[in-house]
Amino acid sequence: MKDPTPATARLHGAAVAIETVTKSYELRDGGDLLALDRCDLSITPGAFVAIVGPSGCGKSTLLSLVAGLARPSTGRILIDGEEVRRPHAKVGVVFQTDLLLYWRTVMDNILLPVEIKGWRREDYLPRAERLLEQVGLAGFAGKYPSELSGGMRQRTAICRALVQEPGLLLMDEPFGALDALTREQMISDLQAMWLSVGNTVLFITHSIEEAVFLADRVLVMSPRPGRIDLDLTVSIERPRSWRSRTDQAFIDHMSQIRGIFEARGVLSKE
Ligand SMILES: Nc1ncnc2c1ncn2[C@@H]1O[C@H](COP(=O)(O)OP(=O)(O)OP(=O)(O)O)[C@@H](O)[C@H]1O
Repeated sequence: MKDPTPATARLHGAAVAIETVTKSYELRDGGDLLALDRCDLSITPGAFVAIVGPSGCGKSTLLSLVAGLARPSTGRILIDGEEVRRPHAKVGVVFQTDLLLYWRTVMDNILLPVEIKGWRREDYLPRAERLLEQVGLAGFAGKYPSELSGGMRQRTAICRALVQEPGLLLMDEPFGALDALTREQMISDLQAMWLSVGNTVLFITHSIEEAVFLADRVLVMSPRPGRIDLDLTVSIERPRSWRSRTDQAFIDHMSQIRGIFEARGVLSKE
């Protein structure tokens, strides 16, 4: 078994290609619901891409297809040139709720994917310890989820997603359930972690500001059936700080995205 990459070493970010992907769901009454309509997207290795869009536009659907948790109705998705047909070893996922197992300690939760894959726990323990240190949870390895705050639990979930060295990290509203202050801290910690880890991130959020702060590219989706309405490059210098919010480029990007939502009637102009 190869040595796991140290948490401080940069991983190879995976390339993602989404090729004319459509997804319909069969409804119980017999009809079909078109959730995604001909989405095309190509993500370069190591990019941080955020997706914003109105509720129900198909963001989570798109993420679940990339994660291999569901199959597209038409089109295909490739990770590093390989078609996604099932959950992929190169992919880690973080959801809005942490989904930690309450009867397992922090460390046992983080090492769960390693156990499931039948890999040797000892090989990944040093990496898990370094990840914990990196997210400010050194010393919490033996705690149970009930002994942690919401932010600490979500940090644990991020470590669990990163322990298997995924080239692609999928994040579905990961900070949506956190209070505003914890959320601000988590956003800036995520940027620091991504800058040091170097993997590709696909990040779903309802927050235009969060998307512009974190991403190299912000994709704006239309109301359902979801299509990519705008693909915006954000070239604000990194590391970004909360002071970056007052940069003219930051303000312009926010207005441009808002403008799309206003034109679509998702946000009011007032
Ligand atoms: N398994 C399913 N069966 C039927 N319809 C579904 C299923 N999953 C999602 N949908 C529908 O597909 C559409 C897109 O849902 P999805 O959860 O992807 O949207 P979303 O943009 O992530 O929404 P939100 O921002 O509210 O989480 C919605 O109309 C939803 O009701």
